[in-house]
Amino acid sequence: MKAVHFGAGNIGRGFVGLLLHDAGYEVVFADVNAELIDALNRAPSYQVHEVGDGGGVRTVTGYRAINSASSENELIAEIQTADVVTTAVGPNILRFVAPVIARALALRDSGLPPLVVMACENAINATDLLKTEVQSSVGPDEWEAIAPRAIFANTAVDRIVPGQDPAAGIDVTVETFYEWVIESPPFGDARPEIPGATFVDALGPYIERKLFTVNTGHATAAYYGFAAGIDRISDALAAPRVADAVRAVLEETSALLVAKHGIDPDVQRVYREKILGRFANPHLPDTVQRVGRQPLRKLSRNERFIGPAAELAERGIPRTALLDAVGTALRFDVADDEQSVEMRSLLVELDAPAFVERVTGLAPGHPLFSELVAVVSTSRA
Ligand SMILES: NC(=O)C1=CN([C@@H]2O[C@H](COP(=O)(O)OP(=O)(O)OC[C@H]3O[C@@H](n4cnc5c(N)ncnc54)[C@H](O)[C@@H]3O)[C@@H](O)[C@H]2O)C=CC1
Ligand SMILES: O=P(O)(O)OC[C@H]1O[C@](O)(CO)[C@@H](O)[C@@H]1O
Repeated sequence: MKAVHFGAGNIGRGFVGLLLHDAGYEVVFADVNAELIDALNRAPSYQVHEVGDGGGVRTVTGYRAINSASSENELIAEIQTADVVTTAVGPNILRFVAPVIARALALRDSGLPPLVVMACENAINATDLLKTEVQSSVGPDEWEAIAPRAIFANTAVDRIVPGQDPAAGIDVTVETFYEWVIESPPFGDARPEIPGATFVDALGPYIERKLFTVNTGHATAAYYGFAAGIDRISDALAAPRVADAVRAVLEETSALLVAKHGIDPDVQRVYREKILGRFANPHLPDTVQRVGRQPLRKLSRNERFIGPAAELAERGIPRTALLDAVGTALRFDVADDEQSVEMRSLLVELDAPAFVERVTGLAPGHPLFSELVAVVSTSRA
């Protein structure tokens, strides 16, 4: 079995690549980072250091790596005969990998089983987005021809993989916890064999619970930690002001998850507490800069703050803590984060309603709109 994985970064090496390797796949990493590709190809194996309770060291062997920027034809040939394609490149990058997948599907022998395509990104229905990008990279006739050659399945991925020490080379440090949830309906009776993954009939509740608990809470810790001048996420969680803010947003998103998906409040409370423990893991060298990265993506319409806050507003349920967290996110100011720099410019260039429309994608008639305008106005005062 062969899997081609786009993005040999933190999640690629420390999570998806590891689980595919453990499932018996030969993993072919594809990345635009030439140095990383060369380093992977030079080494016969790399290690994944799982830190925290029950930690240990795992070894990944039998992989190959291809520079997707300079060796596109080689990559297309690999995908043509692969069983699985996964991505962990960031939701905004999916449009760049889509044309390569389309070209490989066009060349794929129609006698082969369909190629399983799964985007492993922090976004709701990222694989649907990838599928749309694959479709729009070809004409309607070609899409009709290649669509039966692939199965697109949405997934939710959860494992904290912090920025890595450059001295570690290609080895990766990760938390011990992981969860990879995959929707099963697209597969019918022919699911891929991935023992580390969980297949579910309906992914919606899982991905929303993950994004609106793990990611909302983590990003809140990052933005409050940054505002308090704290560097490490575990230190941020130790500051009462930050921990209180995180707990408060998670109370609000939990109220939504309970109301919307019928999740048992006690089960959600246990899930929340476990996550707070994961954030506070002192063995994980994670920073507020990494976890807060790309604030414009995180403040967009269906993401971890505006997504739940908008639905809470629509249902008339409190969302004060989420609004406060948005206000704190607006203070994120990291010179080498392009979106942080752009956010700072937009805050100067646009008036508050225009900023809210542009960044959050909400229209003026939405019940959350005027509340966000007030938050932005305060942050500019
Ligand atoms: N790090 C984490 O704890 C988690 C990350 N995620 C998600 O996983 C995705 C990747 O995140 P990380 O691994 O942390 O980022 P990362 O920055 O460590 O890795 C991304 C990799 O993608 C590569 N890349 C960029 N453009 C590419 C292209 N056109 N073709 C091929 N490769 C390309 C980069 O060179 C980099 O090696 C994101 O969507 C993130 O939200 C999800 C759960 C946890
Ligand atoms: O690119 P993003 O969305 O910041 O992804 C990283 C996030 O995902 C997580 O791993 C949670 O699964 C956290 O480490 C972090 O908050």
